[in-house]
This record gives sequence, structure tokens and C-alpha cells, in this order.
Amino acid sequence: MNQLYPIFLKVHQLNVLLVGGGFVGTEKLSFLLKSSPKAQVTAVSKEFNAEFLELAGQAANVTLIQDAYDEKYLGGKHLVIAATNFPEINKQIHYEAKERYILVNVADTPELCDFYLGGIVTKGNLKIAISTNGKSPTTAKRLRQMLEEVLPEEIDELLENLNAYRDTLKGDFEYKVKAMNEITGMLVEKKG
Ligand SMILES: C[C@@]1(CC(=O)O)C2=NC(=C\c3[nH]c(c(CCC(=O)O)c3CC(=O)O)Cc3[nH]c(c(CC(=O)O)c3CCC(=O)O)/C=C3\N/C(=C\2)[C@@H](CCC(=O)O)[C@]3(C)CC(=O)O)/[C@H]1CCC(=O)O
Ligand SMILES: NC(=O)c1ccc[n+]([C@@H]2O[C@H](COP(=O)([O-])OP(=O)(O)OC[C@H]3O[C@@H](n4cnc5c(N)ncnc54)[C@H](O)[C@@H]3O)[C@@H](O)[C@H]2O)c1
Repeated sequence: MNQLYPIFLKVHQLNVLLVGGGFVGTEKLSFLLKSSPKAQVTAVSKEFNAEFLELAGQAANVTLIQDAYDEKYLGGKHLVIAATNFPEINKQIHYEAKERYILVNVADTPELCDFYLGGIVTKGNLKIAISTNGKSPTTAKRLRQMLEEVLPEEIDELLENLNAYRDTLKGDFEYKVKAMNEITGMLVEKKG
């Protein structure tokens, strides 16, 4: 059983440290920004590859620091993602983050992660996060692609309409719960 508890982070109001601006760092930044274009990210790396620089250059809130990792960069950070090509540096980042109670992900190294990055589907206001418990990231990717394909864009209209309806409801909490459940009931009704 997958015992991970997913949460939906407001990364535009949190400080994320990403260490390593190579191939894996670029992939992590790219998925982070795809889902959260305004994510506040400080990227520290000895070197950045061209793709990383292009991605960061187009982003709203990505700060680049060309330097070797140092624990001082953990100051004021809520989340850390380590993606250098040196396992011992990634381990050091892991331990120094843990000392400060900062949540840490060492890319591609499940045993050094407090959290995993997931496959993420966004359709307007709807967001679905997928994890395979680290068993098969490729399956998370394929499921993400499949859901992106099959979920209609109109699903966002449905959410907006239901939100507008919700705002018109007068009455107490119990009444609102009942009304919202009634109007959305057909979404889960089984065909006879
Ligand atoms: C979902 C996604 C999100 C993201 O990265 O943002 C993600 N990996 C993605 C793709 C992907 N990663 C890898 C491949 C190559 C094929 C392969 O090796 O399987 C592909 C496929 C591809 O690229 O086509 C390599 C890989 N990844 C991990 C290991 C280590 C291991 O398994 O032990 C290795 C081997 C490294 C090596 O041997 O060098 C581990 C992790 N990867 C996770 C997330 C976490 C678990 C998520 C879950 O619970 O399912 C976890 C545990 C930690 C973490 O990194 O957070 C993203 C798809 C995004 C999308 O497309 O939507
Ligand atoms: N199974 C394995 O051994 C294996 C194989 C391949 C990749 N990986 C994983 O891939 C990741 C990195 O691979 P990549 O393909 O992105 O490598 P890469 O060489 O493309 O990028 C590594 C980046 O880290 C930076 N860097 C190196 N030392 C640093 C330091 N001390 N401080 C700051 N930045 C530093 C480099 O400048 C570079 O930008 C790691 O998470 C690693 O665990 C593991």
C-alpha cells in the first residue's frame, strides 16, 4: 500500500532551494514550473546547463547562484531538492536539511527523500497528483499523459459553475452540504 500523504503546496509563497543545475535539476525545475509557474526557487550550482538557464530565464521567481553547495543556502528555505551528480554532496544536503527540519528530496534517491515529486495533471482549477510509491516513475509519467489526454478541458467550466452555484446558496452549512452533494450526485451515479 502507498502510505504517502499528498499535499498541495503554495510554492509561490514558500522558498525552495534546488541544488544542481544539470540534467536532473533541469527536469525537476521544469516539472515544478509547469505546475507552479511562480514558484520561488533559489538554484545553486557550480554550473548550469543551457536548458536550465533558458528555463530559469523565462521564470518569474527563479534566482540563480553559481556556487558550490554550502549549508548557508539552507537559510530561510522550506523545501530542498538536491540534484548534484555527487552522491556524497546530495547526502550532505539531506542531513543538513534534516538538522533544520527542512523537507528534503534527493532526486532519484528514494531513501533520502522526505517527499517525492509526482506526476501532475492540471486542467484549470483541477489538479491531480500521481505517485507509484517510488515503484515506477515511468508509470506515473504515463498515467499523467493519459489523464491529460482523457480529461476534457470543460471540466474546469464544471468547477467554475459549481462554485458560482455554491455562492448562491443561502442557508446553514448542513443545507449547503446537502445541496452540493445533490447537484454533483450524477458524477458518481452508476449506470443501470
Ligand atoms: C513522477 C516524476 C516527477 C518528477 O521528477 O518531477 C518522478 N520521476 C519522473 C520520471 C522518471 N524518473 C526516472 C525515469 C527513468 C526511468 C526509470 O529509471 O524508472 C523517469 C521516466 C522518464 O523520464 O521518462 C529515474 C528515476 N526516478 C527515481 C529513481 C530512483 C529509484 O527508482 O530508485 C530513478 C532511477 C535513477 C537512476 O537509476 O539513475 C525516483 C523517483 N522519481 C520520482 C518522480 C519519485 C517517485 C514518484 C512515484 O512515487 O511514482 C522518486 C522516488 C523520487 C523523486 O525523484 O522525487 C517524473 C515523471 C514526471 C512526469 O512526466 O509527469
Ligand atoms: N544511480 C546513479 O548513480 C545515478 C546515475 C545517474 C544519475 N543519478 C542521479 O542524477 C542526479 C544528477 O545527475 P545529472 O544527470 O543531473 O548530472 P549533471 O552532471 O547533468 O548535473 C549535475 C549538476 O550538479 C552540479 N554540481 C556538482 N557538484 C556540485 C556542488 N558541490 N554544489 C553545487 N552544484 C554542484 C554541477 O555543476 C551540475 O550542474 C543525481 O540526483 C544522481 O543521484 C544517479
